Parts: sequence; C-alpha cells; structure tokens
Amino acid sequence: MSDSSPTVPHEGGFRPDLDISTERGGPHYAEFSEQVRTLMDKARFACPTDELAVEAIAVLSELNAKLDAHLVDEWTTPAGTRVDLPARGNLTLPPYEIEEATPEGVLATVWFRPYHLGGNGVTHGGQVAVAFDDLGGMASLVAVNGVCRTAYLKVNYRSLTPLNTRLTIRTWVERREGRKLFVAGTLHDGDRLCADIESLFIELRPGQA
Ligand SMILES: CCCCCCCCCCCC(=O)SCCNC(=O)CCNC(=O)[C@H](O)C(C)(C)COP(=O)(O)OP(=O)(O)OC[C@H]1O[C@@H](n2cnc3c(N)ncnc32)[C@H](O)[C@@H]1OP(=O)(O)O
Repeated sequence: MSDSSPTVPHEGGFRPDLDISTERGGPHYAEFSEQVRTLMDKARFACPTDELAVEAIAVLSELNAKLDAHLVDEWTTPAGTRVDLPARGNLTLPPYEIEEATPEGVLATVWFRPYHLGGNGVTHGGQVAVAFDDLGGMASLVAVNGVCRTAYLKVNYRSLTPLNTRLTIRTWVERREGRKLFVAGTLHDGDRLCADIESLFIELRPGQA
C-alpha cells in the first residue's frame, strides 16, 4: 500500500455505506483468515525452541514480504467487509456471528479464542469491551441508518467470561436524544450474565470524520 488514501471516493472518516462483500479476497480467504487466527492462538501459548523461532521468523518474513505486494486500503480490504465471515473477517475483533440486526437491536454469538486470554484461563476484559464497541456501533448504525462513533463505553464485568465458549451478546439503543444514542448491551454464558454496558454513541454528521 503506497499510502492510506482511499481508492473509492467517500465523505468523512467512515463511509455512509460499508462496501460489503462475500467474495473479496477469493474462495480461500476464509481459510486464510482462520489460519491467521490460529497462528495467534499458537503464538499466545507456544514456547518455541530457538531453532523453531528462527524457522518461524524465516517463514513469516517470507510470507509478510509476499503479502506486501497485495496490500489495499481499509475500504477495500476483505478484513472488515467480508460479511459472510465471523466479525466481518476483521481479525482484530473477537469472532462473532450475527443472528439478528434490526432497529430494535443486535443479537449475536461471540466466542473468545485462546489469543484473547486475559489471565487465569479467562477472557481479557479489553476484548469484551472490543466486542461491545463493535456491536454497540452496529446497533446504533442499524437504528439510525447512519454511522456512529463511541463517545463512552462503560463495561460492568459481572462474572468471568470464558474462552472457547459460544456466548450470547445483545446490544440495543435504549434511548435517543438527537444525535445521541444511549446503547445498552449484555453478554451471557448460558443464563449467566458475564458483562453489561452503558454507552453513548454519536451519530456522525454528513462528512464528519
Ligand atoms: C454491516 C456493517 C456494520 C458495521 C458496524 C461497524 C461498527 C463499528 C463501531 C466502531 C465504533 C468505534 O470504535 S468509534 C472509535 C472510538 N470513538 C472515537 O474515536 C470517538 C472520538 N470522539 C469523537 O470523534 C467526538 O468526540 C464525537 C464524534 C464522539 C462527538 O463529537 P461531535 O460530533 O463534535 O459532537 P459533540 O457536539 O461533541 O457532542 C454531541 C453531544 O454528545 C455529548 N457528548 C459527547 N461526548 C460525550 C461524552 N464522552 N460523554 C457524555 N456526553 C458526550 C455532547 O455533550 C453533546 O451533547 P448535547 O450538547 O448535544 O446534549
């Protein structure tokens, strides 16, 4: 990528319409993405011999150099726009699958992987916040049919959030005052409440970054 300029005209920092896709990146992009997540899982827990570390460095350096020749801007990268993949293919997000996204709210299944470890075998609190931020943003976006940014996000951690477990996450706009959207949300492991949120999202003006 020569610079961060978008290749497609748009206004503001976010696009009014996300350029979604189910094909960008090709038929093997899903498996590519899964292998990258698996690499992060392994890297989180591996204690390689020095010989293996040197070997991994060589393989990864070569691969990174090859990928360098295929970088595109954020608006056209599959990661974040492949709506058929967990979390739209965005590797930085905890993977989730949307069950329902309506103006009444978003219902999704989320799972935290080994690389989302906080400590003592459970999920890092920051990763829980990331999931809420993205899905709170989605609830806002769907409710107003426009892009919103987080003004604040308070997470109440009610009980431990397990790794490697399919969890239920809900977000919804509880109240609206003009551009201000007060978004609530919950994260459950079965019947057990792991976390909930109190947050404010602001609907962006046209052209606003
Ligand atoms: C299928 C695809 C899905 C795609 C789904 C994709 C979802 C992605 C979601 C990602 C969401 C993010 O991570 S966004 C990234 C994290 N957030 C940010 O970086 C935001 C940084 N902050 C900003 O850019 C700005 O502060 C804004 C946009 C939040 C607000 O600025 P503004 O637009 O100029 O508005 P401003 O006049 O300041 O505020 C508007 C009103 O909100 C109030 N207000 C503003 N901030 C606060 C605050 N922290 N706490 C209380 N109140 C606040 C003000 O008092 C005012 O109230 P009153 O006087 O009107 O009563």
